[in-house]
Amino acid sequence: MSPVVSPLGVPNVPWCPSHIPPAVPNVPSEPIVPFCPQCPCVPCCPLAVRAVPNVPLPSPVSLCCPCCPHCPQCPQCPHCPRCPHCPCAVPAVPSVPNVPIVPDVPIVPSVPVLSLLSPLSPLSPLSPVSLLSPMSPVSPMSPLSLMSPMSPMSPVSPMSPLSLMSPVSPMSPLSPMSPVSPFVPIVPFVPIVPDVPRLAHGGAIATLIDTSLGTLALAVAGRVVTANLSIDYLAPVPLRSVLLLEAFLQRRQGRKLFLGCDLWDAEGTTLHAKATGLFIQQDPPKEAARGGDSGR
Ligand SMILES: CCCCC/C=C\C/C=C\C/C=C\C/C=C\CCCC(=O)SCCNC(=O)CCNC(=O)[C@H](O)C(C)(C)COP(=O)(O)OP(=O)(O)OC[C@H]1O[C@@H](n2cnc3c(N)ncnc32)[C@H](O)[C@@H]1OP(=O)(O)O
Repeated sequence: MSPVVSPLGVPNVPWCPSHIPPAVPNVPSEPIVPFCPQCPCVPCCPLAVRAVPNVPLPSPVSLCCPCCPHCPQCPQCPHCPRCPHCPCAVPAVPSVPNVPIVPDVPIVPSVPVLSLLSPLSPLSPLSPVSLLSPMSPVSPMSPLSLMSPMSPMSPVSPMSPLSLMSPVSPMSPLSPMSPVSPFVPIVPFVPIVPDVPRLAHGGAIATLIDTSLGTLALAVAGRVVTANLSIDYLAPVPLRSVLLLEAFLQRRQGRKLFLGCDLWDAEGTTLHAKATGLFIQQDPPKEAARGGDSGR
């Protein structure tokens, strides 16, 4: 697998959700372990190996997921939301019941998302969001092309760039016809409200939700903008939490996409937030008339 490079040309270093990246550049705090991009599971951090062809696995290895030849199982890992085979899989997250579905619209599978919330730097209100792409060749899910930037620049950059890596597969999620893979945004949040440094800021959570729903909407319908976002904050999110966000398409009506999501803790026991969003598919003639290039 070729290295992922951010728009700045800096190689991205994805990190394991169990390892907090260094708060200060050049001062390592904990080991950075690369994800296994082949596996639909979140990798098991202490034993995770880079999914590079011809790189031998450590031995002995028990596989976390039979779909994946690269991801070894770690009994300590609670973060395996997707894999039906993994003994450390979290319980299935309930979806919203009684949601009317437009029958002729293909429904995209739920998208579990793990997010790392960590206080990286007081200077960095928004570090880049990283979307990791499992690319299991056996998985019915298609490869997701949103790759993970975590450049050495990012923890202290107040306006870090966002990376959307281009797909190499014709089944790219950027194609409206393709299904959606699970993806993993890593969102380092910092305490931007000094008096409540231990809780993730609601606006940052809203960004995470908007981005996740927006990514799902984008995968379904191409370029979209958020028209409405409604969030119920049900339980505070501690910084450094690892969260599970399950996003789902509720229905589609013309250019309108109604989406929802549930934001859980990693174990799926605490529901931190519920949200719904309305995303509008871009109308090219209207956008041209506005003279703008809005939307994602
Ligand atoms: C910061 C961190 C980000 C990290 C990202 C990092 C990596 C991710 C990489 C890739 C991910 C990519 C994407 C996902 C990321 C983010 C997603 C966030 C997207 C945004 O954050 S984007 C900015 C905020 N967003 C706006 O800036 C919108 C401003 N706004 C407008 O641009 C227009 O307002 C528009 C286009 C919405 C509509 O305008 P229009 O002229 O095209 O369409 P029109 O008005 O005809 O509406 C058509 C039908 O929608 C209904 N409708 C419209 N609005 C409604 C509302 N509010 N409530 C209820 N219904 C509504 C109408 O009632 C009608 O319904 P009907 O057809 O049934 O009559």
